[in-house]
Amino acid sequence: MTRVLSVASEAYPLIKTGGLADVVGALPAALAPHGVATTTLLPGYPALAAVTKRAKVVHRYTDLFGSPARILSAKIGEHPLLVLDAPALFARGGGPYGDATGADWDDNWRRFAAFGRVGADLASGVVAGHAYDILHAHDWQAAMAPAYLRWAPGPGRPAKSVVTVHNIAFQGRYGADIFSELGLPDAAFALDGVEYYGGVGFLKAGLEAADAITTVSPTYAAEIRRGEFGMGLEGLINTHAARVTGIVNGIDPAVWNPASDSALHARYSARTIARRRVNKRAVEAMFGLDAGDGPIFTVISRLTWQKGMDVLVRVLDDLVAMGGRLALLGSGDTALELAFLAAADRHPGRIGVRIGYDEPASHLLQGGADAILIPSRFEPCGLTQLYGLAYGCVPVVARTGGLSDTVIDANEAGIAAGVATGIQHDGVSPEAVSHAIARATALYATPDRWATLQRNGMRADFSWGESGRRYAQLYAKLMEPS
Ligand SMILES: Nc1ncnc2c1ncn2[C@@H]1O[C@H](COP(=O)(O)OP(=O)(O)O[C@H]2O[C@H](CO)[C@@H](O)[C@H](O)[C@H]2O)[C@@H](O)[C@H]1O
Repeated sequence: MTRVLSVASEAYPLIKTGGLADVVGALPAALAPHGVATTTLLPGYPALAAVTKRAKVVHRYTDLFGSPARILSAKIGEHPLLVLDAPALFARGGGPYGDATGADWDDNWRRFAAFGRVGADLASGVVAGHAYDILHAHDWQAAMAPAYLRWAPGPGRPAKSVVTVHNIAFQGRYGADIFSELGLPDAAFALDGVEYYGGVGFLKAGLEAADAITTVSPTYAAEIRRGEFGMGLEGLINTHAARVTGIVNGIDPAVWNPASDSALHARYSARTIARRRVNKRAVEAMFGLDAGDGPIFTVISRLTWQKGMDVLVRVLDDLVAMGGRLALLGSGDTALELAFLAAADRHPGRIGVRIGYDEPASHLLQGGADAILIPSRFEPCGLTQLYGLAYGCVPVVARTGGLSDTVIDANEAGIAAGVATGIQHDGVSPEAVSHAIARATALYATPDRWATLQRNGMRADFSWGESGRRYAQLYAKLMEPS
């Protein structure tokens, strides 16, 4: 049995702001069939209070970055969970990274350095009864764990380390002045250490320190070697290319399955797709859309530049002119929120917008809308297209990152071969997005072709099976005696 400590700042269903949580939440069950026992380490946000109420204390710190802290042992589903209970750092309102207005906490460097320190302690024998073969850190918030493991480990045998990049755009960059407070030896402030463009880079440090680097699709693994996608880390990724692999995300069938999803008004399978109509009516009601048989497009997304939302908002008049309707659920940049709300005002009954975060509504949209629009400028993997495929909500996506790896375009060849599952467009211009919407609308008007797209997507395998196996293989390779 391989023992893995999965260190992350989010995990569904306990705390979620995006796709990271879905993946971290799904990994323990995805890895178990491959002989991997996963323990997840999360920060002790208020949202975790319910699961830690009767938790056992496994370790106490009198002074962790200036205040007392404890490590608590609990469960996430059936799997072991450790929680860093450090009230001075994590017991506060707002979100995991910022206050209720969305502004980042000033002490995020301290919060996530402390979190990394604890991950490294657990992975190098500081806590009696806890031993791990692999420390698996997700994104910049956890990336200091492998850095501490490398440059300031505990007394025991250090675990091997993996860093998974879910989004290289978020890096945890701070001024050089924090270095002296991190508790690392001076030698770690180096080109192949935590130093990054004169300051400190948490993700950069983790990538330098880790024994292996993964990202969440093969195409994104190749893209981040280029300046356009690497966001300053392309040099490092190229230098370490031999240690970088892309493993596509799966979806958790216990959470995303249209045959058993309690958020749907009607449950269905590939054989009973017509039942989606009931959900479509519910989407119309929820979003104030006119009833009708034309296509309903949906967006379930952070409203940001990454997701191409500034471009999408410019083609909404076209979408309506083509006979489409839009049901959008999302939140993000204020200017984009306002622009979508203005579009809804211009097109009552045709465009419905809900600003906010609503997990059940996201399920209903996948089960009732006809197509999901994902015009991302970059997309490390993307999960909403996978949910769309599983739910017969046809993805209309930019050809980038994981979107190009998981959707098969309905061009003539794809249709003739009977393999098409969605629509891809090149680049994220208004013309490209509008053209893709036009292609979707035309296909929708040919019910046989549309139903084939839906069925192909629903029958495709996006379970964790193969990806779970690949993570397990990676761990096994790292544990081979060198
Ligand atoms: N308003 C809302 N209400 C309810 N649910 C909402 C919502 N807005 C978004 N969601 C949900 O949040 C998740 C978003 O996941 P994505 O993979 O699309 O993107 P994200 O950019 O967060 O993740 C990053 O990490 C993941 C995981 O590796 C990569 O797939 C991705 O490419 C990368 O950018 C989905 O579960 C979606 O349903």
